[in-house]
Amino acid sequence: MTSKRFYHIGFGQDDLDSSPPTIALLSGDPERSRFIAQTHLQDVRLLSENRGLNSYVGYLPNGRPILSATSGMGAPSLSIVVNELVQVGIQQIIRIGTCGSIQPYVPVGSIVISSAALCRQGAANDIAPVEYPAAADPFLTVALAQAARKLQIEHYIGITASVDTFYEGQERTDSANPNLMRSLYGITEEYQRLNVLNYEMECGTLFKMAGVYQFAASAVCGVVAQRSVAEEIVLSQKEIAINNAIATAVHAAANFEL
Ligand SMILES: O=P(O)(O)O[C@H]1O[C@H](CO)[C@@H](O)[C@H]1O
Ligand SMILES: O=c1cc[nH]c(=O)[nH]1
Repeated sequence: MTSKRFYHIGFGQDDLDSSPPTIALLSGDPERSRFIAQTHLQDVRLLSENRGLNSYVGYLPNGRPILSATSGMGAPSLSIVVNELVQVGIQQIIRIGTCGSIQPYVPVGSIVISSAALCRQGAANDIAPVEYPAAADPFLTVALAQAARKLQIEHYIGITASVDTFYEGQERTDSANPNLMRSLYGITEEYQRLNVLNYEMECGTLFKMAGVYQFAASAVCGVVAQRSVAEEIVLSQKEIAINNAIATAVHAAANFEL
């Protein structure tokens, strides 16, 4: 009997080898998924490019099978991809993302490892009550922290704000919307005082899904904007930030005890 090919991710269990991966690296950007597969994995095979949700299967240098997959941007897209990845047998997910720091001591180029998320995301409310904790897997999170320490990558561990919009939800005023709602003015400063480290758009829903579906999730994001200074992405530092996040995740995935 053949297993089904999932509608969005475009592959199924039959497309994987006899010892299929249980761990996935999940990037928002399909180019990042491709780059990870091409530069960090061995014996790589493209599984699908359906809807730009590029997925690759390959092996870490220690022989561990692994997926490099794409979530797309935002929690609704991530929720679909993660649901289907779990159905093909994935049990550990490391999100490799980009983010904007909101603490002055977290510079562009460094990485943030999320221990938990302040989840201000609509998709998550379809999965669990709003009060449900959005917590990263402690073991995967420690593996990420140990990897960053080993690789001497500047890293910060703490709470991430996961929101649904890049502009309004992250209090950007340099945007097409001339009418940022009153409720959002000052939210970044409030989060700073609450010791939130960064803004991004997927972790909170990923962590809640992990709690409900019973898989292990973690996240490492390269800092590409420093919101205590400016709203813009610092393009000159983007590559280093992403490479730091990728190196940390790949090292953790190889050394994490399954
Ligand atoms: O770089 P990725 O993984 O897409 O992550 C961040 O970048 C996108 C916004 O620019 C959002 O998806 C946000 O979470
Ligand atoms: O500022 C930023 C940078 C990347 N991704 C975000 O969601 N926000």
